[in-house]
Amino acid sequence: MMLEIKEVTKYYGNHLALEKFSTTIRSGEIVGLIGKNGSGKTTLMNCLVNHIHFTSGQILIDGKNLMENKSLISRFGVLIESSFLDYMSAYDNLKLLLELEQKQDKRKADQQLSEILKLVGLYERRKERVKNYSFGMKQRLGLAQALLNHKPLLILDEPLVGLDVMGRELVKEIIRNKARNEECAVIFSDHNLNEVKDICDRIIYLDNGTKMYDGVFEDHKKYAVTPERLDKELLAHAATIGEHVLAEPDILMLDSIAELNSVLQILVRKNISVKELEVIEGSLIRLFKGDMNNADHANDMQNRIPKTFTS
Ligand SMILES: Nc1ncnc2c1ncn2[C@@H]1O[C@H](COP(=O)(O)OP(=O)(O)OP(=O)(O)O)[C@@H](O)[C@H]1O
Repeated sequence: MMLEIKEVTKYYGNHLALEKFSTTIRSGEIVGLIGKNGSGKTTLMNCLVNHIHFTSGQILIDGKNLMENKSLISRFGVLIESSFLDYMSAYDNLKLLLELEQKQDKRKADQQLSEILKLVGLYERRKERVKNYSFGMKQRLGLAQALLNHKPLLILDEPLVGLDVMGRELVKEIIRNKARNEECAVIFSDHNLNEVKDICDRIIYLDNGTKMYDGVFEDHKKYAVTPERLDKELLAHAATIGEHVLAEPDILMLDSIAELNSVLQILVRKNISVKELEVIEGSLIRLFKGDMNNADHANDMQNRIPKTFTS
């Protein structure tokens, strides 16, 4: 399966929340959508699942226009602001959803529900009313909803929020397995690049509704050394390291700690001091650094408790 998002733009009134967003996601791929509060992550996901109408652009599933074939949305497993009937048990919530989606014989349905509840770690407490669930347990139940019926595309808005370390690791493992073993395409959002970089095949970084980065995670650093002077030996050594080591007439641009060490050894031996040493981080890290306001995020958590409907 292939999801193509082509120049999707969303205005809320005059406010531009998403600007000409394009990307393609394929089966088996895990894409992490990263950005600070208000960068447009939820807006994009809501556009994908038709919770909101986008202003312009196109979304295609295997070449078919989603807006002209809305039944294709049933191929998505979705976690965006989960809703539950909190006077019912977790088991009954999932069962109801399953029944609404497709008829299955009772034994098969029961088997699927048990499997999913075990997977998200709620099996032991499946018969309790959701009312008595903690925030993290509701998050897990929201994920369970998205996992029902083995959908080929998972769209998960902040599935890690509110979970403890074990819970986060469990959800990451579930995402990984879905992609690797079941060929699911997964797009999920989070604020924390460090938290998700290890499970993503690709990172998309949004800022103010604009895609700033779309590619593999790379934290490749470069080291810019400015010696007091550059002599023949240094230049000859630099030439053996690589072609582009001279960034400017007096700056050696080095690709690794090993290269840096080899240059420093010569400098020490020749008693040449270093005027400046700069560590230049990869473009994604540069974009990300300083951008994540965790204080805002913590406050924002208050508004993220999954909705429940009380009897
Ligand atoms: N229903 C709405 N009406 C008007 N503006 C909205 C609406 N929903 C979102 N916005 C605005 O659109 C922008 C993008 O919001 P969105 O919720 O998509 O961001 P986000 O990246 O998901 O943020 P967060 O990390 O806080 O969840 C923000 O400026 C937000 O204020």
